[in-house]
Amino acid sequence: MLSIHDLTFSFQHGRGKTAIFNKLSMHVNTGEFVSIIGASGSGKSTLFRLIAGLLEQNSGDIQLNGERIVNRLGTVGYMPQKDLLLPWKTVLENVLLPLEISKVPKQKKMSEIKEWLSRFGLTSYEHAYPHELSGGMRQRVAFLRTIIAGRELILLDEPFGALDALTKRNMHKWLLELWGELQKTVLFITHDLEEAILLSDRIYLLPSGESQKIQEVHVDLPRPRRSEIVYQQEFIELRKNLECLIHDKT
Ligand SMILES: Nc1ncnc2c1ncn2[C@@H]1O[C@H](COP(=O)(O)OP(=O)(O)OP(=O)(O)O)[C@@H](O)[C@H]1O
Repeated sequence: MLSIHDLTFSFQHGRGKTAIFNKLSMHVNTGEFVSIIGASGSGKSTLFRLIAGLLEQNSGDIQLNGERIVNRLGTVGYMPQKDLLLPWKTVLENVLLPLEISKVPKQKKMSEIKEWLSRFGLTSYEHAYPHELSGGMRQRVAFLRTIIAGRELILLDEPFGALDALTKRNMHKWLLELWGELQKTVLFITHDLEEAILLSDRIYLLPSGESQKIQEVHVDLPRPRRSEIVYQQEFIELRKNLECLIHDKT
């Protein structure tokens, strides 16, 4: 689904530049759930903005379904770190935005959207405004809006980073069930190792220095997964290995 080859990117500022990626390569298969972890400032959000077409690489290839798409804007679903819900629009209006932008007649899709709102536990909040929602609800609205856009590849930038532990746990359960049903391909940024292992098929650890290589960890735990899996020996071992990898690198 996504193939990145020898990606090189620097931010230019004045006469200087900050190198972020130097010949970075990675891939995501169709239907996979892949997490990206890495030190703060290692370029996780920048990578998403490159994949989404909001930034242009200096060199290297980003291919979607085997094709190098020059103008990638709008070809992938992207949920940035901040939920970016429009405060003056209701839940329903926020969710309908992708249809408005792509000029799809809303009425045609309304029964489908109502069904989605119900599956996201948002039916009784469809006329509420973002400031009336809890953090977990806002994330669900933003996520639903990303799904409605209808892209096969979805980029989620730390969607649960600001939630308390209990809400986060509920969101994991919810996301695991939903992902099993949706059959979308997900690339997910997180700082939380437990979350990365619980949700993912594979984890990429971004390099934090120019010369270092990206590392890949396979999570061969059976699915469907439940949050209790975090107490199992295999899970604990994986977490230990991941921590060792990170501390060797930083
Ligand atoms: N628009 C920009 N112009 C210049 N430098 C930028 C810009 N955006 C990000 N950077 C720099 O690029 C580097 C990578 O930033 P990025 O936000 O991608 O990191 P991150 O791994 O997502 O960090 P975090 O985990 O803290 O969210 C940082 O040093 C940041 O200061």
